[in-house]
Amino acid sequence: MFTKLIEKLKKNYTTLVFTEGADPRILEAASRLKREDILQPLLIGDVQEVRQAARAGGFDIADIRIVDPLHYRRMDELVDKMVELRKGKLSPEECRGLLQKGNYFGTMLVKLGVADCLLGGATYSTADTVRPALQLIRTKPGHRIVGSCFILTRGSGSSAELLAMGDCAINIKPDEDELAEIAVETAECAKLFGIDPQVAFLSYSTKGSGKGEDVDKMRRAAQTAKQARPDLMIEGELQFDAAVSPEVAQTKCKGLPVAGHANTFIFPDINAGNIGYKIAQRLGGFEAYGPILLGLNAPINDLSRGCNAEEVYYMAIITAGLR
Ligand SMILES: CC(C)(COP(=O)(O)OP(=O)(O)OC[C@H]1O[C@@H](n2cnc3c(N)ncnc32)[C@H](O)[C@@H]1OP(=O)(O)O)[C@@H](O)C(=O)NCCC(=O)NCCS
Ligand SMILES: CC(=O)OP(=O)(O)O
Repeated sequence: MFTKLIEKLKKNYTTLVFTEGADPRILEAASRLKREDILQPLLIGDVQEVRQAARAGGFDIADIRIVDPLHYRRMDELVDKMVELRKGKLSPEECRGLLQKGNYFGTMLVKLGVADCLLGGATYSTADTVRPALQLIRTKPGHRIVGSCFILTRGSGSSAELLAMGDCAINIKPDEDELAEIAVETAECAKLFGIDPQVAFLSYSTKGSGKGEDVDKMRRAAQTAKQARPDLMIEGELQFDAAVSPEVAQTKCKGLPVAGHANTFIFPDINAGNIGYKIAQRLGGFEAYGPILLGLNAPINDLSRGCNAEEVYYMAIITAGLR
């Protein structure tokens, strides 16, 4: 799954900012990425603290740049640019205060082109990782919102199972139009990982078997997505069993092409999505890569705070490789 992305990266010289430079998982991944010549990590943090953490973990970071926001020579430039971007919402003093922190500082390094992309969230919460990007980088032209998806894999080689799930991390209660956009973006992201997307809008109801406003929302969101992208295989609303089990689909909604074969799942809200992907990851034996941010105007991604060094390594490759 990662071979092509790694090949592409080795031909470019991509600088990726890690906002939590002293975290041992970040240091392990960064030293491996540098050693394998995949990308150029840039670690944010206090230089002594980062070096000490690297020594303690036995990670070679000799050729990796460390930048401390408290001693950054272009700080005034960052402050001016951030004030301009926040359009009267923050004073210069407030911007300078926020820029002492790795999340805002790293995001501004991407905005100014000092770095190409960013990965954070090993210790910052998703909200604290994503908020600077929403405020300073904003959505891509033509997009209403920034959403997210996870790519899940189980097994290896030709028998590997690949799934996509959205939005498990950003939009708390997306409306119909937002769900339709999340679905289209998740399907496009799935394709980049070799998934032929069969999209199911999930619910507690299958094609009208249950009633309620969330059922109506998922049915209408599926219709909107189908209208927007008739080329994609989309169905909804479906219960999870009807989405993945051909036998159940036969009983509950016979004759729908996606039902029983779905591999791209759109959840009604973040409760369902976040719980759902973590069940697949922790009990279902899937590796989970994400949240991969969708519709953001620069490659910035978040990690789960429960991540390990290998997940950081692969998320860095995804972040740099999908730009
Ligand atoms: C993503 C999230 C942090 C944004 O909300 P917030 O911090 O309250 O930020 P605000 O609502 O103040 O929005 C900040 C800016 O981002 C914009 N924004 C918020 N959500 C956005 C989205 N999904 N897409 C695009 N822009 C968005 C707002 O319009 C606002 O712009 P402005 O300040 O220029 O007016 C919030 O939706 C959230 O907490 N989501 C859940 C994260 C989480 O806990 N996930 C579970 C673990 S993965
Ligand atoms: C994606 C996610 O759930 O992040 P965290 O585990 O950091 O809350």
